[in-house]
Amino acid sequence: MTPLLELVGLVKSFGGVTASDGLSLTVMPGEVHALIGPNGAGKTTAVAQIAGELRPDAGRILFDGRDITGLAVHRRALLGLGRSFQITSVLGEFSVLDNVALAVQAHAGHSFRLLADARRDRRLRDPARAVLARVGLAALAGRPAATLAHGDQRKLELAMALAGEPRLLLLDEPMAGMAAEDSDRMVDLLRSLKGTVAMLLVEHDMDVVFALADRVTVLDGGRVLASGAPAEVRGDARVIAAYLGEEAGT
Ligand SMILES: Nc1ncnc2c1ncn2[C@@H]1O[C@H](COP(=O)(O)OP(=O)(O)OP(=O)(O)O)[C@@H](O)[C@H]1O
Repeated sequence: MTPLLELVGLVKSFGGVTASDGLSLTVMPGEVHALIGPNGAGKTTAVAQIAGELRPDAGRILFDGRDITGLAVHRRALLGLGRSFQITSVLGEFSVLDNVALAVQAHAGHSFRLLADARRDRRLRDPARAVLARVGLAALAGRPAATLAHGDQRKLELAMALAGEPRLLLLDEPMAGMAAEDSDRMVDLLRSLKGTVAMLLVEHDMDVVFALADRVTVLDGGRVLASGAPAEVRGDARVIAAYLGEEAGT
């Protein structure tokens, strides 16, 4: 099977710091792949290169077999790479439904983008309602986005990413800043999406990682230290020494 995402020898340096040091990994279609590692391991830098926000110094990024290394962010999004949790993209004074309809429109074809009115057109609003139902926000569709509680805001951001019907969702610490209850709900929500969309998940909370991931890759110093099924990685002596520490040994 062709990997959905393949990183081949990515190198990215900032001055004297090599944040990606020959990084190679694959995400298979439908897979939930967690990227973990200590602070400064290069997780965010990897995600930024995949999303197209940072250009690698060397190496290649393949999406469904196609080389996207030099492709602009929005072109990657149109191919099916979805990035969530960019709070700036939510328009607070617009309704929850309007925001998702605009996200559907942003991912639609060119002429549709120009001609349709996201605040009226059913071709945008019907799929937007379907996405809101998927994330459990249907009841709040008419509310101005700014009035949502924090946990619901994060669900809205996820809905906006899903509106583009991505094949791969990039999730950089989706539970960051959430209260325990909201975090649990988000884990449930992400679990409910398993199988419908592949995910590359950067997450510090090991309970979350082991609850969701099909495969775990451990980064250290911009390189892959270990990669495999959660149970394998949890038991890997190098991983325990470098990162998981006592938590994995208990
Ligand atoms: N824009 C930048 N300029 C200079 N150095 C950077 C930049 N971005 C990242 N770095 C450095 O690259 C290394 C990797 O950083 P990165 O943020 O990718 O790690 P991370 O694994 O996501 O860490 P954390 O878990 O703390 O978020 C670090 O040493 C960091 O200081």
